[in-house]
Amino acid sequence: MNSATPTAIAVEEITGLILAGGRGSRMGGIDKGLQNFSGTPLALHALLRLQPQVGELMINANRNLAAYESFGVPVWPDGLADYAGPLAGFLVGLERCETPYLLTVPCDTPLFPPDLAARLGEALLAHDAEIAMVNAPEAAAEADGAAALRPQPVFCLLRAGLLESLVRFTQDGGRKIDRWTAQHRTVLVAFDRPGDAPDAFFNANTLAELHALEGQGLRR
Ligand SMILES: Nc1nc2c(ncn2[C@@H]2O[C@H](COP(=O)(O)OP(=O)(O)OP(=O)(O)O)[C@@H](O)[C@H]2O)c(=O)[nH]1
Ligand SMILES: [Mg+2]
Repeated sequence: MNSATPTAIAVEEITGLILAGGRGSRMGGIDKGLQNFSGTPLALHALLRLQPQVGELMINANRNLAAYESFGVPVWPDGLADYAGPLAGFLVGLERCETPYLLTVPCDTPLFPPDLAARLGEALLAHDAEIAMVNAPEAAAEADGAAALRPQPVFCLLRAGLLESLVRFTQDGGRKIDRWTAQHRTVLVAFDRPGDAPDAFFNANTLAELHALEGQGLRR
């Protein structure tokens, strides 16, 4: 690598996308992104956490669009019909992205790290990858105290040029994120350094999990 090769992606080159387009079935069908986390709607909480890490922001939601619009950034519903899954959010995000990179973050993982974009960006450049995906510790630690790592496909830094590929993949009926990312140079980025919060990627699928996460957030 010569000395002129950049090792970091500039904040302004990244658009952050909050994924809030799901059905929330495990929460009884309520709109997850609008549920309060310590007094702030989850989607707004994610937006504020991502704001210092990116240049532009947008939200992907399929219900209660006016409520999401009140958070002050563009809101885009899925173009694919019938809750096709988070890849539908990736698709509309890439369609609307005007920067060279898109960073996706789900609305239901409020403790994600403040250096998420920086570390995914560094790894993407270092490996000359098209996609950088989070690899995060599982909730249950192994006997030796180390937690196994598991990919978190909804936390992805993508090159915006992947739009054409995703259009093709979804037009052919593809719906699984990891099936699509497997077609591209993808680097998994481990968030298990000393000092990394072990629960940074815990997400809330039920209201009970959401309340437990609120407790974890308060103890930080
Ligand atoms: N755009 C879009 N996003 C989705 C869709 N389904 C899930 N997501 C998002 O993907 C992320 C992870 O999904 P889940 O944790 O399964 O959330 P969910 O689908 O709302 O909840 P369940 O219905 O309980 O599975 C969340 O940020 C969701 O908002 C969808 O059909 N369209
Ligand atoms: Mg789901």
